Amino acid sequence: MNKAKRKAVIAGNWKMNKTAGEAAELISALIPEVAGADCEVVICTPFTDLPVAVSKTAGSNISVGAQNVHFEKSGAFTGEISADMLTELGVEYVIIGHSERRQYFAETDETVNKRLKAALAAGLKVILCVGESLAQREQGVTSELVALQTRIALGGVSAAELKNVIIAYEPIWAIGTGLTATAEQAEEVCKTIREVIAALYGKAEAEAFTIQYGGSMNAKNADELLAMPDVDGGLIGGASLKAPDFAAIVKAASK
Ligand SMILES: O=C[C@H](O)COP(=O)(O)O
Repeated sequence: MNKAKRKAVIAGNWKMNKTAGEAAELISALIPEVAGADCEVVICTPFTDLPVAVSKTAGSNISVGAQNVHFEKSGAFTGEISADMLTELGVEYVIIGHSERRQYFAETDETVNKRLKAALAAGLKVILCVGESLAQREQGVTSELVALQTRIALGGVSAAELKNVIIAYEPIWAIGTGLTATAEQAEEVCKTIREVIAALYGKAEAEAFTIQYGGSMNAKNADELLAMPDVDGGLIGGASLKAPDFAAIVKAASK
């Protein structure tokens, strides 16, 4: 299978932005802009926006995702949201292991793995985030680190379940900084991730597997990043908050 046959996914991660009212406005603007896109389009909204996002996107080509999920089904976990709560709302995707969760909310590779398995068991599709800090890149451990993050996150995940997983490679130093990895840097790490998938699940599974780049992707750099052989899409932060900016990236992925 070559890249042309792989599923390209452009996902917006709104992070902690947009009230429900603002979400409704952004989605209304986005629907006509991305209609007919030749890639999958996902918006990952704050929890409080999910009901409006699901209802507003009904009948469109936009799927809705959450930005985190807890690994227990229910119980005394104040402030947390379970996978069943998301699926009952009609949510299709969830981001797991974003570096901001790892950095600010003490997520570890082990809890990422638990969340990922709980999400898959509930029928959610997962966007698993991996990536190195600037210090780690400068130490020359990027490949090893990303491979390890990937292996631990996917522990206990079957080949059948893997079909519902996407990996987003997000160098932490490129997130929200305006610094983008070069296309070659993005390709190198995405290729490493594909090799890890091949070692764990086989070559055919690896060739079919979607790997996104994330980190200051925008309308200007999307073409070059998405042209790389192992970059199949993007996880977009800042540029997903304006309909024309996000739509331009969706168009780049649809070429
Ligand atoms: O999840 C998205 C990434 O963290 C990228 O964010 P950014 O596009 O604002 O750099």
